[in-house]
Amino acid sequence: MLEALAVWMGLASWVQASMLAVLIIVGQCGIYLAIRTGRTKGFKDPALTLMQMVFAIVVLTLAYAINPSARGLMPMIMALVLVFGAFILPPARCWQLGWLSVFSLGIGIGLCTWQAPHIFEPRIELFHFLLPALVLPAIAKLAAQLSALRIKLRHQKDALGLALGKVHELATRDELTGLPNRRHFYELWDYELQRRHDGHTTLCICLLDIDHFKHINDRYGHQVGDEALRLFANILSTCLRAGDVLARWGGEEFMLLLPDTTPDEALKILERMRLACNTPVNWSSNPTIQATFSAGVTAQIPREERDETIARADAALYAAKHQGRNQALLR
Ligand SMILES: Nc1nc2c(ncn2[C@@H]2O[C@H](COP(=O)(O)OP(=O)(O)OP(=O)(O)O)[C@@H](O)[C@H]2O)c(=O)[nH]1
Repeated sequence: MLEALAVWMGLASWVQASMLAVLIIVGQCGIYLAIRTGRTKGFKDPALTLMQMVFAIVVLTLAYAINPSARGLMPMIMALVLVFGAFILPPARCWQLGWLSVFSLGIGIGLCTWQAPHIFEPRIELFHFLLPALVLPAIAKLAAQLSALRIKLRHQKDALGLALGKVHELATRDELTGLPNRRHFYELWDYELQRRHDGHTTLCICLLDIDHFKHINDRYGHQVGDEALRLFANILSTCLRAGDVLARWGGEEFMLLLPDTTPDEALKILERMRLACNTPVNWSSNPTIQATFSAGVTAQIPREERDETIARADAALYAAKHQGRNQALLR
């Protein structure tokens, strides 16, 4: 557009301006097609920013040569091109582009002065070169600093994301078993209640407690006790269906949330778990360790407070313990 204006105002030759326009159109279309057809997808910079900027610097140098009257504009536009680097290029590239623009302009001005000294008067051209030679690297430096700042901010954002992920993990998971902790269990329970607001399906919870766990700790040590807890959590997890939630309730107690499950189905699931726990090697790398668990099962009555449901499961567990352990009772 500027070229057309320059030709219209008699400031540039239309032949040279047309050649430059063809070069710009061909170059831009080539870059656009490469991007649109996905050929640059695998590239580190799929938008070909660096190539576009180098192309712009070369075109501006040519524009300097064919627009003697408006040539003072070209270094200004080059400065604008350099600023774009701050948003996408690494700092070193911003610097390199700064020096490339000085080099390109230097060569362009040198050739113009040599070929047409009557149009490009050497003393004036020296000034035309010296000012951009100072300003363009300064702008490139600024772009490099902005780019470094952008990269630093991105790293900080990534680190913050990781830290938030870790905090979320710590806040929702039990460190020993990797299962959801009690707090997260409540969240998942709430979520389940919101999801099934029709109130027609049955939701069961089961409180599980390993029998005589204290003996394992006392006899084999706390570390083996920890290992047994981890393995116990693994065994139970293999018996879960999609949507079931197993959480560590605390100590050697675990809580199961079984959505869309009747009490009879819950008892069947617990029986499956009981059988899965029957192999001694399941419990520890020490095959002599064997244990069972007791469980209290209950269905949540629609609109019932969670604490009431839990209290019923707890009472059922208490009864299971008192009736000889290694069993699940329903309340
Ligand atoms: N290794 C280990 N032991 C734990 C952990 N949390 C709780 N315990 C132990 O679990 C044991 C629980 O003992 P009790 O409450 O007497 O229950 P129990 O021995 O399982 O007996 P019943 O529940 O009546 O069958 C205690 O010895 C606790 O120290 C843990 O994270 N790791």
